[in-house]
Amino acid sequence: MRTVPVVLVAGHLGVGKSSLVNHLLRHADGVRIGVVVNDFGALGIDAMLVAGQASSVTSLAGGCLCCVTDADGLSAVLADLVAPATGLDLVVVEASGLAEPRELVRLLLASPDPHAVYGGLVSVVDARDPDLDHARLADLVVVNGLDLCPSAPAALEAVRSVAAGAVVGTSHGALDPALLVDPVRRPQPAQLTLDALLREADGEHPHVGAETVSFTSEQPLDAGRLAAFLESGPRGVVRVKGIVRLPDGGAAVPSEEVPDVWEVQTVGTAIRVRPAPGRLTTRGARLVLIGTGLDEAALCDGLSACVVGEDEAPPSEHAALALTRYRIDLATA
Ligand SMILES: Nc1nc2c(ncn2[C@@H]2O[C@H](COP(=O)(O)OP(=O)(O)OP(=O)(O)O)[C@@H](O)[C@H]2O)c(=O)[nH]1
Repeated sequence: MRTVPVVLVAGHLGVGKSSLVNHLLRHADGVRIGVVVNDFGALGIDAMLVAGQASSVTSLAGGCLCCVTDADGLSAVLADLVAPATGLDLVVVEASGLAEPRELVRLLLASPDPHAVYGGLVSVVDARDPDLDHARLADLVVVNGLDLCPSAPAALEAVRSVAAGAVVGTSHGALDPALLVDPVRRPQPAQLTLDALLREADGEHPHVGAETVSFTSEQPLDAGRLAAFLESGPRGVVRVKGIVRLPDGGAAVPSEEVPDVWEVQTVGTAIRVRPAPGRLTTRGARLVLIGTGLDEAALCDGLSACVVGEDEAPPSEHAALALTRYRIDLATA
């Protein structure tokens, strides 16, 4: 079944959430994004509607999402957006500046829709005065307003020192959408599309470009070491995706329940795995890490340390659980 990741964008009033969502819509590059906003506020909802011509925007009016919306209310809105007929690739829920991120995550996780899968919490914080509590909670922290900040490196370092998830700096919310979702190639109309035009008009903003590092192994990876690597939130990495073979001994007897090859996807420290679809296989691992300021050598060293050595003792019966406990059905590409 096709499932759609639902990403929550939270942060204090005026910190740049709408700017970020607008930027995502303008640079969607074929990705169909649905947006749930708390209120049709002053900034940019028209731009959202125009830029996101293939997307839907739904408003939950009347104050703070986490206070006025019970799980049922949010579920109904999400159900409309993630229904297969909409063809959306990603849903972004933009909370009002008053919303409490913990409560919102709880609401999203309580949503029983089989087509929706929780895609992580993106906390936008002010580079000049970052809310470190918000940074601690998030899967991805966007440190926005770098252009206004006297020392951007110091601001980023302060956030990195407490954040469990990935940290990316931006001005005007210019986050590369590839950090949240894969680009989707759809047939292009002959004329320049509206979002392409807007993208050109948007050229003055500094953009944070996504970088990638690829890692392959011909040997399986140890589930415990790989889980620890992913849980540690490697520096600069926002997303990880790929397939991994766990050693045969990952389950005492390999079975359908515990297959050898797993698909892995993360956003920040939100990890999701599922048995890899049959067409995807590997003798060891094929992983792509996406982020900014990536240290390729350090990341590849970290992953190489997860490779099971030839003379290593077989893992215990329950070793695979370190990774497979993150099992959930992922969006099909
Ligand atoms: N200079 C500068 N201005 C910014 C930046 N990000 C946002 N702004 C401006 O700050 C104001 C608030 O930005 P929004 O994106 O509306 O912030 P928000 O978090 O959505 O605000 P609420 O919806 O009220 O919580 C707008 O005027 C933006 O243009 C930035 O990085 N640098």
